[in-house]
Order: sequence, then C-alpha cells, then structure tokens
Amino acid sequence: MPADLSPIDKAKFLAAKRATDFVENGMKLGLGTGSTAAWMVRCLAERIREEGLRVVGVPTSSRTAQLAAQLGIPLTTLDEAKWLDMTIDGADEFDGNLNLIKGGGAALLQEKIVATASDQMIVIADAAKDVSQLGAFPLPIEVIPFGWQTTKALVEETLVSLDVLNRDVTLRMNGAAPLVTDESNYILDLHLKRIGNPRQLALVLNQIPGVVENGLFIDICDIVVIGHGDGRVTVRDINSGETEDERVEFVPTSNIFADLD
Ligand SMILES: O=C(CO)[C@H](O)[C@H](O)COP(=O)(O)O
Repeated sequence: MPADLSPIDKAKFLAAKRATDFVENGMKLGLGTGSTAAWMVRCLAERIREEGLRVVGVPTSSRTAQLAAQLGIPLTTLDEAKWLDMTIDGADEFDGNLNLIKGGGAALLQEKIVATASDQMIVIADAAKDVSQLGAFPLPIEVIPFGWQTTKALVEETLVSLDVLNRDVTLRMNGAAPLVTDESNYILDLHLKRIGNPRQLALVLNQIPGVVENGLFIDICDIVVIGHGDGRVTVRDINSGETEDERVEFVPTSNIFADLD
C-alpha cells in the first residue's frame, strides 16, 4: 500500500468513495475512465467484497475493463445491458451547469455513449476541475484516421467561421506515433482557452465529416461529487439545484490499493 496519498489523489479518492454510496443492489453501472474513475472502480470492488453488493458494470475503455476484471467486478457489454441505471466517471472540466469537457484519457467516445444510455451520470472530480467557463483544458475530438489532416483543416475553418480567437488544433501523439483510441481512431485537441457557447460548438463539430464525437458533454451530467484535499466532499445536484458539503472519513483499507502494490 502506498505510504501516503498526495492531496490531489486523496481528493479524487474521497469523491470516488462518496459517489459509490449512490450505488444500490442490482444496478447496471457505467464505469468511467481515468485516474479518478479508477478510484471509483477500487471503491466499488471493495463494496462488492465487503458487503456482497450485487452490480454489473459496463466499462468505458479497455483500461477500465482490465482493472475492473482484475478486482472482481462482474462486467457486461452495453448491448447486453441495453440501458444503465447510473454511470460514474471523471471529467477534465465541469462548469456551473454541469456541462463537461471529457476525453483527457482518450475514452470520450465510449464514455459519451455509455453516459447517454444511463438514467443518471455522476461525475467525480477534484476541485481543480471546477471552472466558471469551459475551455482552458484542450477540447478533445475523436476523428477517423482516414483523411485526418483534411478533417483537421475543416475543424480549423469551422472555428474561424465561429469567430473563435484561439484555435490551435493538435494531433494527440503517443511517443512518435499518433495516439490510437480503443475504437482505432485519432484524437485532435482543440486549444481554445475559453468556449463561449459549448452547446453550439458541440453541435457544429459533430457535423464535420471525419469527426466521430467531441468531448463536450452537454446536459448529460446530473450530479458532480467534488473531493477536496482537506477531507471535504461537495455534492452538487443540477436537478434539485442543491449543493451540500460533507465530510467523508478517509479510511483507505489495504485492499483498496491491492492493484497498486
Ligand atoms: O475523460 C476522461 C477520459 O477520457 C477522464 O474522465 C478525464 O480525463 C479525467 O481524468 P482524471 O480523473 O485522470 O483526471
């Protein structure tokens, strides 16, 4: 077990642990991707082990599938499950309307399909992801490798037509080669600094041939659970309009860290 968690990992862990309290017996769950979602997978596995919680998970990436299987979480496919009760996932940014930028971990396509096919999406994040306006984090879009440079040029033209000032577009790399997603696509990162109208941008980007999906999640997230390094957790619910501050006991058991040893 790691001797100590950094404040940021502690915040991610607390958000993940609090979010798993929303999980009930018999649920079909979307399992997100990223470092915060990995804490959620560990916390969920612990509830399965300790309490006999019965759930089935639909992973949103090969990485999450591997971790969840290793920790003994029963898994299925979205086609088998058809519809899910809840998805718990991380985010790169969320705003006051709980609109999100996702895809920092290159899993935005499966993540958006799974979250959209869920009654509820809960985002888990550290407080640094809380922004007044989306866009400081580069917006990822997933594109088909065929003709990707043409697609990139069309994306750039679209940004010009929308009067976007900062419009640097870069191909995400994995060392010397383009990063390839689980769906065998590429990722373009849009360095926009701020996104004035996320809803419009999300719609327009998806009209461009070659763009498979963009990382803007508009009106998809219901609840965000924000972990703070000091042990506090804030739960913000967009439907009730309520925000509650709570304290979550920080008692990571050695089992939680089993896959990190
Ligand atoms: O969208 C994602 C993966 O595609 C992640 O949820 C997002 O990048 C946040 O990751 P982390 O929890 O590691 O900060």
